[in-house]
Amino acid sequence: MTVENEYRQKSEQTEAKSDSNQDKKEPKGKGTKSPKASGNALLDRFSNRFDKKRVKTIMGIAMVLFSFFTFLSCFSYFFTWTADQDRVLDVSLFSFLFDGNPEPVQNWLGKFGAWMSHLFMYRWFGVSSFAISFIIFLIGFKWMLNILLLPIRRSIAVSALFMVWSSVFLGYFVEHIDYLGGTFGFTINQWSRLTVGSFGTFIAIVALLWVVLVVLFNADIVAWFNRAKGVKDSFFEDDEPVLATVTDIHVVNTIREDQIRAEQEAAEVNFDDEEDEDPSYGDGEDDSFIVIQAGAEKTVEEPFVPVNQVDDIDEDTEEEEGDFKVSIAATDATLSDDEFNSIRQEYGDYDPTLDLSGYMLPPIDLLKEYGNGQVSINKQELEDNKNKIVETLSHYKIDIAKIKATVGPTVTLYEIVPAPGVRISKIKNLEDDIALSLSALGIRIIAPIPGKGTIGIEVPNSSPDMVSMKSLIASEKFQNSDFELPIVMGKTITNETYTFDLTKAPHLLVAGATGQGKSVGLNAILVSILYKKHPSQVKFVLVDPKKVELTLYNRIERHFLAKLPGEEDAIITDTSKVVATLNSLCIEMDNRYELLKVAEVRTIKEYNAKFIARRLNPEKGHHYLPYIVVLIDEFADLIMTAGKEVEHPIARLAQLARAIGIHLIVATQRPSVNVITGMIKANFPARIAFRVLSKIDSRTILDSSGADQLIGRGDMLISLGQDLIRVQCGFADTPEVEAICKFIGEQRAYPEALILPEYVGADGGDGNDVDLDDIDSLFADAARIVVINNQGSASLLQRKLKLGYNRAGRIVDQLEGYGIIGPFQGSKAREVLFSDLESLEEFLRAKGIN
Ligand SMILES: Nc1ncnc2c1ncn2[C@@H]1O[C@H](COP(=O)(O)OP(=O)(O)OP(=O)(O)O)[C@@H](O)[C@H]1O
Repeated sequence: MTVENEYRQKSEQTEAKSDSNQDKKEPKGKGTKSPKASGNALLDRFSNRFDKKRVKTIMGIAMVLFSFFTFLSCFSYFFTWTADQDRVLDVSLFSFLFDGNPEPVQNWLGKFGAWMSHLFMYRWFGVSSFAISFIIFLIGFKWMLNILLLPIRRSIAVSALFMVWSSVFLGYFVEHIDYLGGTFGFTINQWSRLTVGSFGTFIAIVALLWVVLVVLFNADIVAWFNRAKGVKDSFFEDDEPVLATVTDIHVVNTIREDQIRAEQEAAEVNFDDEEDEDPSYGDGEDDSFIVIQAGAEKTVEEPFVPVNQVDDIDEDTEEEEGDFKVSIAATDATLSDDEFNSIRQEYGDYDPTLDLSGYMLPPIDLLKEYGNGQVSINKQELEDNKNKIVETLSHYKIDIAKIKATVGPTVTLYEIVPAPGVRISKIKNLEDDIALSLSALGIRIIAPIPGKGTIGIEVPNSSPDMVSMKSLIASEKFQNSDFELPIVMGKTITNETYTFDLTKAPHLLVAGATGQGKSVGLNAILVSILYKKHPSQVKFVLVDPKKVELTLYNRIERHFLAKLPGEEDAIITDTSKVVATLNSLCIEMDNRYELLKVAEVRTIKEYNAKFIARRLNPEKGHHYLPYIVVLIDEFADLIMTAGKEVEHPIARLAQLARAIGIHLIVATQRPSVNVITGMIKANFPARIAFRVLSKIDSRTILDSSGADQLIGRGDMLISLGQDLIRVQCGFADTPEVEAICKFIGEQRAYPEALILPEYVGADGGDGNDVDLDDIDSLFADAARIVVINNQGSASLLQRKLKLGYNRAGRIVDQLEGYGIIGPFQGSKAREVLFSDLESLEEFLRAKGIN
């Protein structure tokens, strides 16, 4: 948020607050009990009868009547001014009303009407003076019925500025005073023509309109201009950009409705019906090749529904029962309902995108199309594979009741229903034999397919199709998704677009041997977010020890990246900086938890919703919290060089950061147990595996084999909990990612990247000098007790191990030194940093402690 906008939003809130405070204070002075009248009983009773509320109602009625009166008389002025003007010109109201002339005036509302309309239309602002009637009506109506039709202060500001401007504008076109611009408009123009000439005056009037628009609506002319011209030229043929709903705030989505693609139907081939003429399975002309077209286009109705409606909230009513007033003190953190209602009515919802209003999501044309977008398979290949599967199984005396094939972009799934009595494990064991008979790599047997009661054999297609990122981003499913952090990864073997919400994942472990598509996969994740989110909603922390993979994203530093204070580059390539950044994120996490606690909410989503609804006061440190996605490439490299120093904060973040919107994506080439430790695994429920080299690696990452049987080039297995899904990753090449970053980078940006909290490392001298070489003989037992009880206190160790206080205290220091428990936190118990015994044992073993 720019300082300007923050200041503006804050001052708006203070103004509104002080207003509502004034409202509350007013009755004291004016009326309920006049101290002045204490000596005079009659006056006292009188003032009691006419308390503030009644006076307000009466004045409201008078004002509404007066507004109608002025409106009608001014309207009548258009028809009667010529007849009445001689009589009202240069006469005061009093002398006109009592001039004793019996001849009636022509104005529909008599002499008073004629004089008032002359005042408004001739002597003041011309036709623009209707704005005065409008303002009087608005205030009168509020006072009369206590119903707020429009926010009053804002309406006054808008009406007054437009009244002045339109009076000057209309006055430009008249040669003598009349009702177009009134005396005001005419005089200003006359003076201005003498001073800067006719042309100069016109330019000044146009400039004045701009100023008015900027003052009132913070109009961003450049963005309008860009939207109207630049984007239209390059990306649109004829349509306007669509306003996409991204949870609760607006972003301009440049992807048009006709660019959104409906889901492709999976191509299914049922071998039992092969005698039937299946129209989707060859058309008789060229039977060797079948092309299965995309499913019928579904028209997408209203994919985006802009939401920015401020709910109609009843204005707070002042509860005044006689002299008795009850006021409830507002709690410290949250605004009282009164304040909240009045602020919300005056200013509407807080809009975090305001700093970069007019920001446009990248257009789809920046991505390229790969493959032909259609599922095609050689009919002969399908037949052959099916025959080979049946034959191989028959060698082992396994009969098949039914077989069906589903053709995906890279893999065909053969689903078989074995004859009754066949043991599933028997088929599962034949994986290698089937692979041999099909002479194909990457065969995977899923026995049984969850929820289907069939056995699946995945066989790679001889000519796999590429899945382009373009088709995924343009997919109906992704464009219409209302996830907080939507990710579109690729297509499943049934040709469905695979999307998921990173906030639900909530941390992701990505592994794959070199050259199998990991970097492309990470780009797919980042690109998904860039195609859906505004810079105010999400920030990336990018760690790239290889120094080359993520440098492209430097261009979007001031839009989407976060960095440590004083750092030059936002993309972190140095291990020592990684440690500082991760610890800084831990501080950010703690700060955010503190904010959530004060706001009495449990998640970042609730917090932001509350902030947007202006229920949290920015003056008390509240601010809109963007999601932070931390992407660490080559995690193995980090663990090798920094070990515990990185493992520690990672474990903390993984355990605790999900609720406050920090999500980790950790990628590694080597998924071995000393890189992906038990502690990390336990906290990364979502895993993505590209092809790995051994079954053991596959087990480490997925807890099951399978990743070793993938075929590479973006073929991957995703597990977001239980099910393992095979997906062909979407492909976007480096130049495309570069073009996206360039498009974003060229738009208006924040002054700098998001600055993370400052972290002073251990070498900053925190005085924690425990001798870790000389550990207590009961250290390992103490660590187990602490983890089992999830409580890191010396008294617990004293009780359980029957120790004296000093020894227990020393062990606690050592536990902290080894990163098993967190630092001293005053009255609160120390945090235990291991969630289960298994990971602790692994840690102790690695350290040679037992
Ligand atoms: N989804 C995909 N579709 C088609 N081809 C792909 C896909 N993903 C990767 N490839 C091919 O594989 C090559 C290597 O991919 P990538 O650079 O992502 O590998 P990597 O796993 O990151 O390797 P490293 O760990 O060495 O960086 C790419 O240049 C591309 O040709």
